[in-house]
Amino acid sequence: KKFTVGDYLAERLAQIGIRHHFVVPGDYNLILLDKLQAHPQLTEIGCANELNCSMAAEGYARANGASVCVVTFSVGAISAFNGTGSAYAENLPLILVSGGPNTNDASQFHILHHTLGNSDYTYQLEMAKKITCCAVAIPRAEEAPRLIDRAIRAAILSRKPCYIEIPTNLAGATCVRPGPISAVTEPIASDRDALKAACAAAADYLDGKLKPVILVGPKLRRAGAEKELLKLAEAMGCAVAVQPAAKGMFPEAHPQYVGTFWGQVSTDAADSIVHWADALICVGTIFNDYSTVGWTAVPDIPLMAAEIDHVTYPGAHFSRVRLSEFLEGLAADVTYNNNTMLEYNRLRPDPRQVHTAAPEDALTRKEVTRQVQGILTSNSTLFVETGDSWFNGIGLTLPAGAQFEIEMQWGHIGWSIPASFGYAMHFPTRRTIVMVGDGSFQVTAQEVSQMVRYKVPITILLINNRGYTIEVEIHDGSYNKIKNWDYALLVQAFNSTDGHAKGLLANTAGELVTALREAEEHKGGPTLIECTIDQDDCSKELITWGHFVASANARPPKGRHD
Ligand SMILES: Cc1ncc(Cn2nnc(CCOP(=O)(O)OP(=O)(O)O)c2C)c(N)n1
Ligand SMILES: [Mg+2]
Repeated sequence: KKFTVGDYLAERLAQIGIRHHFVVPGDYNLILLDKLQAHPQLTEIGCANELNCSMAAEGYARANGASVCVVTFSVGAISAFNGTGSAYAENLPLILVSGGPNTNDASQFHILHHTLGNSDYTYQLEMAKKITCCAVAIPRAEEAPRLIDRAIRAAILSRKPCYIEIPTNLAGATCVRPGPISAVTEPIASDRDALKAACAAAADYLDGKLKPVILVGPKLRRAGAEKELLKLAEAMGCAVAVQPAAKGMFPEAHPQYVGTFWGQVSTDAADSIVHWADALICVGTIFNDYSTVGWTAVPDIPLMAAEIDHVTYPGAHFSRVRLSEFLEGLAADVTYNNNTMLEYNRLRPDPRQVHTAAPEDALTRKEVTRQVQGILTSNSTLFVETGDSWFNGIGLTLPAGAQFEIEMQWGHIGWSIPASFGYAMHFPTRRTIVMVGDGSFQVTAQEVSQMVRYKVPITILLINNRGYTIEVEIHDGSYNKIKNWDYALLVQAFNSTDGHAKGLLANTAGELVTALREAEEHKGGPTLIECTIDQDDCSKELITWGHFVASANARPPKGRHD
């Protein structure tokens, strides 16, 4: 049996641990899809459209480490660029594969379908170069091994997406079999001298500090360094706060956990201890306008920044120092200093009294959140969507083992539906729960039909506050109103004869209790629970945060004379 370019790609994908490939077919990629489907370790997962396909791959990469999205040229890839952008912003190695025109067409100046209508088909590769760490187009079969290996290796090493374009007449062309996968996956270790120097100098630097705090950012998990961070934290004994996008990356049951540092909308007084510190060890952090509450919460104390492949702090920079090795090395060199934990234990807020609504009470945001808290277990993964769901989710406490997924850098509304679907395809036995607003749900609702088709037991809490409330709090206008849907009935429409899905409606606290119990028992597919709340029923944090983000957006342009 002939070994082809498509087989080469399939083998490499399987060798890096991918077991599901997310696809939307198109005549430029059909032969390629045949080759991928023929691989014994790959299972093809069809999606309703390429935006959702790329977001499903983004979610799968959160669970699996790497993922692949296979689309057709131009009409497919340009939609998939959005999930690819998310993977770039969220530091996930998503491999975007697009079918491409037959290699004979360009030189004959042929006009082809799905293209812009001229004979220059290079625009897609050029666009892909901007949103990936490596973009390649295979010009002839002989170059496929080199280019495919280069793109996949780049994605794995940098935790960024890559792009591979395979012409429709090359997928089935003869190709050599791949060499050892270590040539693609072998990580780049730290430079020994730089690592030694960095750990010793950083330990010295911290010795000179009275009150250091560790702040965990979202790139910690992407760098695979959570274990080593725990070691460093316990070697120091200091307070450990997380950024909102890093929730769940440090165990919340740990005695040194002090909550989410998010400026004025921090939890558990984390901002007090961060501001009390005289040095902040920032591990994989991202200080953007959203995580700094419109630039009002940029720490003004000396920062040590430990990144995926370098370390900097006042007076020092060390290149080629891998995050996990640096944290491990520093844990061995650093002096124990628990001053910030001693102080934090004096200012730790008392547990909040949470009001339990009566069963007949109209449902409120607070009651929805209280009930979600009640169903979280070590086997739960909570996806929170852009919107007030961010704030509702950040305020929850994760039991040991529970996971949390958020897309705060890219912030594409609708991400949570396909992303949780992709995630659950890798973790079918985890209890995946989604908190999503009505506006976001309307962007990618079709993927619920794939959850039905693949019998994925996801619980979707659709918080229906009749519109784009997060936008209302930033800046209101007619555009924040949307057409209301009958969401429970929509799920019935996807469900049709399958019977794998449940669409429920909860208007009161009691109805939500019943619906969540039904969802818990329903293992054979998704359960969507539409939770109706008042359109002005939003978190106080959203109002505060929205106010400062709006004023950050409103900063006047710097004129010549200011
Ligand atoms: C793809 C994309 N398009 C537009 C936006 C801007 N945006 N951000 N949040 C929203 C509204 C979210 O509304 P919902 O999901 O209902 O959430 P709530 O805030 O809970 O009402 C928009 C329209 C966005 N974040 N992503
Ligand atoms: Mg809404």
